[in-house]
Amino acid sequence: MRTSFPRLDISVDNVSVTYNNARLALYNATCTVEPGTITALVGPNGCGKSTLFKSIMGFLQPSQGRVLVGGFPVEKAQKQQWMAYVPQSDEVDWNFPVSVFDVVMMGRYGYMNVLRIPSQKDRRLVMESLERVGMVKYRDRQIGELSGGQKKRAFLARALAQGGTVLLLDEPFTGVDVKTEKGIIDLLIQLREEGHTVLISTHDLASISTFCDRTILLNRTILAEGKTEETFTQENLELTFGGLPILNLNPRFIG
Ligand SMILES: Nc1ncnc2c1ncn2[C@@H]1O[C@H](COP(=O)(O)OP(=O)(O)OP(=O)(O)O)[C@@H](O)[C@H]1O
Repeated sequence: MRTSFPRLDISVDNVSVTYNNARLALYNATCTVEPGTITALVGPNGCGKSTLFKSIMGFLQPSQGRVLVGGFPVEKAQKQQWMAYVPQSDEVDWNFPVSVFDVVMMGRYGYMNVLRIPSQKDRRLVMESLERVGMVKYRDRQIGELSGGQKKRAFLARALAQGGTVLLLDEPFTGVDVKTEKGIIDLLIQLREEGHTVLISTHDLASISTFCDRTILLNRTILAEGKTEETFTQENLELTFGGLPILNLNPRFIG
């Protein structure tokens, strides 16, 4: 499965999203995720990170603007299975009676016909994905019976099984221990080397500069974007977090 992937960028052009309660969650957001990079999406709670992810995935229809993946509309990117999404944990129904294996197999649904009968190849790719995230031994567990870190790894395996070139991870480090976080970071670095484009939202500011090539700072709109070392300035972080103390950031990385 460790093949080389075509490099695809994400272009977000002037996107605004208004929810049903008339709340403007995102306005005039413009940014680019460079192909073959790991890009961090950073901002305070409620700043619109998940909304931006859902717009990129085509789960939400922006009230304005457009998103292109590899130069093509999101619908085409979805049909081609170019994009895979690892959702925030609270968006998953953990009581749903499915095993870890079943969840990872869902990543293959886009390649199956309506009967959804897995082929040998589907089964092989699911097992390889489970192996890559160290979850083979949990394959028959009901998803609700996993720890926080195991849940994240199961959904990461689903994204890998899908074989998407573009990976979007919404807070993959929330509720995971240091060792699991390091394992996920190592895997993301490998995926970048294979040509994947990775966009990751995280509140762990301290780790971003260790593996993210680029950073996008968001607070309802894009406030800054660029190489991590150039974007992670005191001024930009104060602008984004509204002057809140940046407690867990390594001072080495504040310009
Ligand atoms: N389905 C919805 N209906 C109405 N408002 C929503 C909905 N989803 C999100 N919002 C609002 O839109 C804004 C952006 O929410 P979003 O979930 O994108 O933020 P976030 O940056 O991902 O937050 P967090 O870091 O807490 O996960 C918030 O003010 C939120 O209350």
